[in-house]
Amino acid sequence: MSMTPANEPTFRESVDLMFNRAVALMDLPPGLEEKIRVCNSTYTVRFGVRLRGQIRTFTGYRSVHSEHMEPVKGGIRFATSVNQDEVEALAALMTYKCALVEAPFGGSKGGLCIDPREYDEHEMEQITRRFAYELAKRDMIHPAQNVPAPDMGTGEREMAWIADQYARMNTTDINARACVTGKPLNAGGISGRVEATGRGVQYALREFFRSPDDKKAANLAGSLDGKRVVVQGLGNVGYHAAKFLQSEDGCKIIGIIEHDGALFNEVGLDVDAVRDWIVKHGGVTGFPDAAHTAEGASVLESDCDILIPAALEGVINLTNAKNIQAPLIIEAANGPITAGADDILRGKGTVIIPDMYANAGGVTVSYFEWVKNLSHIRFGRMQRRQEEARHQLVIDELQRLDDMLGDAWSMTPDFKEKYLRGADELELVRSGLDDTMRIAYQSMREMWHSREDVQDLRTAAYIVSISKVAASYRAKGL
Ligand SMILES: NC(=O)c1ccc[n+]([C@@H]2O[C@H](COP(=O)([O-])OP(=O)(O)OC[C@H]3O[C@@H](n4cnc5c(N)ncnc54)[C@H](O)[C@@H]3O)[C@@H](O)[C@H]2O)c1
Repeated sequence: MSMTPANEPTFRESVDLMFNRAVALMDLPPGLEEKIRVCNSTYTVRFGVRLRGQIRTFTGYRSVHSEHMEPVKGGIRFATSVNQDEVEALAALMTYKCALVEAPFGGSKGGLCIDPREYDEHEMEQITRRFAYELAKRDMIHPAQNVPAPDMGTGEREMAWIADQYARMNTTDINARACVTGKPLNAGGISGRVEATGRGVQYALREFFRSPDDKKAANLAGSLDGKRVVVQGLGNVGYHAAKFLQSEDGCKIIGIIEHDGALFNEVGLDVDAVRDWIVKHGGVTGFPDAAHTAEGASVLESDCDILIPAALEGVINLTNAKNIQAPLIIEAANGPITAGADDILRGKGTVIIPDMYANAGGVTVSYFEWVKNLSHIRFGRMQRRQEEARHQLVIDELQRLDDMLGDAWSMTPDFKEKYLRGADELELVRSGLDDTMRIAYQSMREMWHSREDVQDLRTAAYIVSISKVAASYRAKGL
């Protein structure tokens, strides 16, 4: 749901304004700027599903922003607020994001207007399969042309249904599994994909904190240890980011904002306990050991070191930008800061780590999953021989544990094999993600610090990514 007030540009217009700010500092051939900015196509579909004895009509979209590389890539969102403007803005961000982290895809995005909480699992499967059918029959789900992934309101479950629907429609396509990413492990997924976007946010912050100059720009010092963090949205991205920052980097999560209000505790909130509470009670209301306010958005304005919006677009806008106290904002969500708010925050000296970089962990690991599906070989298997000696140590260690625990815990050969395979793949995925986030950060940062006229990370990120898209068009033609 876009929170952008009516007197501000729409989400797509906001993305365009930020794009324009960057291209004004670039020297692109006439016409190419416009070609890159515009969204190539948006398909709208309305379809009916018979549910509880009645036909219900649903509206969905799949937007393709840029095909300078194919397949195009981007998530599918399930939310009541999905509309064409939002899907096109998100597709554009996918183009720039993929270019920035060098995932070889064009940009796309999809959405279905639906409140998933209104339907049971069986109904959701019917609706998702029908939407997938409508997109797949027009090649808008296809391993070589358009590869969706999870976004708000969707996850592994929906991706598995989509993959299966595509496979049923294309029984001779040996690469069918690569038609969508974010699948469960037992349906062609990859270890570490569920956590990937949140993990990427953690790696991005770690890289930021490695640079004394960048910390200084945000008036911050020291390491992540002890930093006071406020997170908005404890869904897939927000939960994993908050959990890893708390458990592995020593951050204190002092505020958590959810759809039904916010929790605040200066001493720090237990992220897993809050998540469990949400799963059980549907929201944060009633969670013990914290102050609760029904005015969740007010907690965005709290005194903290790092603010992580990880829910909706447009939440930091002209109405609250001047009150934001955090010196560092990392955009885990797509488009949480409107163009107008971005101006105000930059004016105040707030450092913003932009969405197209901050949440690129998802598409990065999706790329690994797609490659794994196309190669038809277990990720990491090639390295197996070199790693064998090290694996033997793990087997020995497991055997020792098995002997020690005796009947209390029995290690089957299957478990042993799975354990090893998981460890293998996860390690590779994590190091690939870490590398990607470090390299992309350095490319943005170099642009930020080496040019007088580039005064923020977002403009730097746009310039780096637009240059790559432009180079791609120059090389292959339009
Ligand atoms: N899932 C991914 O891999 C991925 C990748 C890149 C970017 N993103 C972006 O991250 C953001 C979150 O996506 P997600 O996959 O975590 O979604 P999600 O559906 O898993 O979680 C969203 C969370 O936000 C909460 N929320 C809803 N309305 C709210 C409100 N008004 N205030 C506070 N919280 C509210 C929901 O209750 C939920 O917990 C989106 O902008 C999405 O586009 C997601």
